[in-house]
Amino acid sequence: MVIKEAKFLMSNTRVEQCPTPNKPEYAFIGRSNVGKSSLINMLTEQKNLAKTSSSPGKTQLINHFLINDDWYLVDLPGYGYAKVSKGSREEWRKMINYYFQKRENLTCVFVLIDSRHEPLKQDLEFINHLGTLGLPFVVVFTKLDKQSATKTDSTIAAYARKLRETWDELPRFFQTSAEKHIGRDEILNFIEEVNEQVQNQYK
Ligand SMILES: Nc1nc2c(ncn2[C@@H]2O[C@H](COP(=O)(O)OP(=O)(O)OP(=O)(O)O)[C@@H](O)[C@H]2O)c(=O)[nH]1
Ligand SMILES: [Mg+2]
Repeated sequence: MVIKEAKFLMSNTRVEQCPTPNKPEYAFIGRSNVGKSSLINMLTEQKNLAKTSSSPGKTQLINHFLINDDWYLVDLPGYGYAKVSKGSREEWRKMINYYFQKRENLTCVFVLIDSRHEPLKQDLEFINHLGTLGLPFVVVFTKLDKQSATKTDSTIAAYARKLRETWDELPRFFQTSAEKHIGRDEILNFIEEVNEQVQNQYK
């Protein structure tokens, strides 16, 4: 898919204030600092469309971007940042669960995982939670440029092993580096395919 236009629309905390749900929507989520906003910039080939930061907790709201006037890309705040208070964590959980349950045009969730780390309890729990909700999702391994291909392969194999303990079928996996522009075509082609599959619902 070619991205002809990518524009920021709005930031919200509530689904009711999000843009009209008349287009397929793809949401990016994962631990703080995993590279969600950077991946959105890489996919759209824009430097600062989504705000990034080297310190975790940068993205705090539900951020909507409109791509090619045809589908929404959503940057969500991350989870798992140690310095966040219990109250804020609970707010995050409520906001995200409400968004997952109420956002009728949410077509696929992209769960981002840092490819440098062995499976983390929090990430596995989050993936299992999505599976339980019955939301379509895929897993995106980020920051491939930070280590060897062998290390990436071993992280991915470890996640596959862990997920097979709970699920018969594995979700689709993508490998990416925002820095080295790895995985862009694969993700955009996937979105294009899904857009075609769901287009009848939006006529
Ligand atoms: N080397 C490398 N660094 C990356 C990559 N993706 C993101 N980063 C860096 O990781 C840090 C966090 O990136 P963000 O895109 O802001 O992460 P985020 O997941 O949106 O973080 P929050 O909004 O805080 O949840 C930044 O310093 C990025 O430059 C990558 O593919 N390779
Ligand atoms: Mg962010």
